[in-house]
Amino acid sequence: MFQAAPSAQSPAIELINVSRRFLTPDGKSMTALRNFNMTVERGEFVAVVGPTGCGKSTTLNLVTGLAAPSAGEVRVMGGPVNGINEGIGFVFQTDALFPWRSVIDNVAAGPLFRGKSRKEAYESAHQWLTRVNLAGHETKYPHQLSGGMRKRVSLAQTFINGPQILLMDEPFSALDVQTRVLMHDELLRLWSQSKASVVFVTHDLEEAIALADKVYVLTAGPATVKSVYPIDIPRPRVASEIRYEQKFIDISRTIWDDLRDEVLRGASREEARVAETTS
Ligand SMILES: Nc1ncnc2c1ncn2[C@@H]1O[C@H](COP(=O)(O)OP(=O)(O)OP(=O)(O)O)[C@@H](O)[C@H]1O
Repeated sequence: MFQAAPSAQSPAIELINVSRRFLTPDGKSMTALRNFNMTVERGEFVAVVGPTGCGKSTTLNLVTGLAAPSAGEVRVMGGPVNGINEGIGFVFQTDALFPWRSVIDNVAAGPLFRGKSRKEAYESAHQWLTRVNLAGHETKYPHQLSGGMRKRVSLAQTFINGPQILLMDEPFSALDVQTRVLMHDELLRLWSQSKASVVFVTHDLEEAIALADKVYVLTAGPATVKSVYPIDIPRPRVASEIRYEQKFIDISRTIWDDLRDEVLRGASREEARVAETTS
């Protein structure tokens, strides 16, 4: 699974002075991340916010090994990143559900792929579907479910594999606001029962604060870490309620003051780019 960890105390994820450059279609070099440093301790929940297109998803790709750093070092569980890592789970904005498979077949797919017997895989899938309140929906197909239900299938599909690291890229952004808040509580409940270290990328600052132990604010591209805010709100948290607490409102205001400048900078760059391509 993972490379042998030199120390059980090593952080789950470390990005050390990482830069990542891409070649654009016209052959120019484009820097997405520059001198980027991030540490995710074991069992920690880190949220990453920043302007559109600044490089948030690129940080996740570096952790999975889908992208290699152009400079610097990426370490996962104390070792270098080499190829696909079975200890990493993902939840993205779009579901990774097989539309032609029933709900339970979707959830059992991971354990079956990892060599579990059919009996074990389906028993475990049933338990996970019960945990995400989908008992009774096992034989339905994804198109028969609401967006929130599909997302709960995705969470069961991910948590069933006992990920040590969970990478989430705007997983709830396609949901309506009420469903999204319910999913926050669902995620916090599942995560608190796991030992997973989480990196959660989002545009939604309130979502980041409600969920995370630490919020990283990135600069408009090339992304560097502008600030890191520890979120000193006790757990267990009820995401649907804490956003009305004064402490939450104060933290939101402080981080937004910081993030706003980057969002404005990112937006004016995007406007300039659009003007250039349409002139
Ligand atoms: N494979 C690639 N080839 C070329 N450029 C890329 C590639 N992947 C990302 N980029 C560029 O790197 C920059 C950062 O992209 P990335 O997707 O990491 O940003 P993001 O912050 O996740 O974006 P968003 O907020 O829109 O989700 C963007 O300008 C993007 O166009």
